[in-house]
Amino acid sequence: MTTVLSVRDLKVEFDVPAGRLPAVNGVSFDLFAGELLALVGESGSGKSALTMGLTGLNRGPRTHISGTADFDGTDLVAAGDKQLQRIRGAGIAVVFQDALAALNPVQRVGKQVAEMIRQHQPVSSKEAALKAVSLLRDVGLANPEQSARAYPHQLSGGMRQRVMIAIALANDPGVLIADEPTTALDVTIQAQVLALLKRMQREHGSAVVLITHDLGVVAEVADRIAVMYAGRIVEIGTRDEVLNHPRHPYTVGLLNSMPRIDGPRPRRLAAIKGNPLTGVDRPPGCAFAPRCDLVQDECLEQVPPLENQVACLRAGVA
Ligand SMILES: Nc1ncnc2c1ncn2[C@@H]1O[C@H](COP(=O)(O)OP(=O)(O)OP(=O)(O)O)[C@@H](O)[C@H]1O
Repeated sequence: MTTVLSVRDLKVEFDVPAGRLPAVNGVSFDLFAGELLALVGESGSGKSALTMGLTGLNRGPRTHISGTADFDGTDLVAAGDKQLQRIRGAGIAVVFQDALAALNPVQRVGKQVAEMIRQHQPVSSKEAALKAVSLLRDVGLANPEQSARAYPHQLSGGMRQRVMIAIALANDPGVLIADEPTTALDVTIQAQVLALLKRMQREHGSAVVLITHDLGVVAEVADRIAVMYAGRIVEIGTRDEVLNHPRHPYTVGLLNSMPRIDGPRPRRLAAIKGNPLTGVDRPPGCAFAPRCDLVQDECLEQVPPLENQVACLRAGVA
């Protein structure tokens, strides 16, 4: 398997009044060519901060990023803004939750797709316009010629998200990062947009990192799943491994707290007790320990490394 993105010990920390907040606290993973890796975590687990760490978007003076993220010979963490700008859109593309905020409100959407093509490919404006319409057709916009002439506010939320996916795929990026791409959409539209993402992944051959708080969302489309907790990956594996044979107590809790349509129905859904760590003070040991039924003294002393796909000293006991 070819690795297209190799992330090692990535940390994203923010200066906040109380100190330094470790939003991403040492994340490592490999992304393989053509796969869809879902990164799942509760609100505040560091998913968006991770996107920031990988793309360089919204970096600011109060943000500290360290570790490495090797993409095609370039370390995205060490790269300067100009270099990242060149890579973004062509090598790595991003689809955000809020397409309305990401699109230019005063430019027709066809033009926005065409401009993304022309930024990275030596084609005439006419060719780019034609390719834009063809991309809009590919992502399932009915009447793509007409849609190309629309302004973002004239399209529905689902259509705008399709436009974002067209823009993201305009230059066949090696990696597509989709950060909660369906959260703002109705459930039926969510399913359509996910199916589109999956089809586009296959047809364009891009590897996709799908970031979401919803394990249900990933059950259909993920090849592999990484579960994030308090800024770390606590478990990673194939979809089958993580959904059907979870080993980290947090993953087990997460699965027990969601309704399953494909398995035996639990008598009642269990919520995970307690709250995740969100402050600047992180006690030593496993961040999940205060909420874990299997906790032992040693769990409070050292942070368990991610070994054999799971970061837990009690893995598999649950
Ligand atoms: N720019 C920032 N400045 C200070 N703290 C931040 C900043 N961005 C995020 N955080 C904090 O970092 C932690 C992780 O936030 P992040 O937005 O990455 O979580 P998330 O998993 O994407 O959550 P959600 O699903 O709610 O978007 C949170 O505690 C959040 O309050």
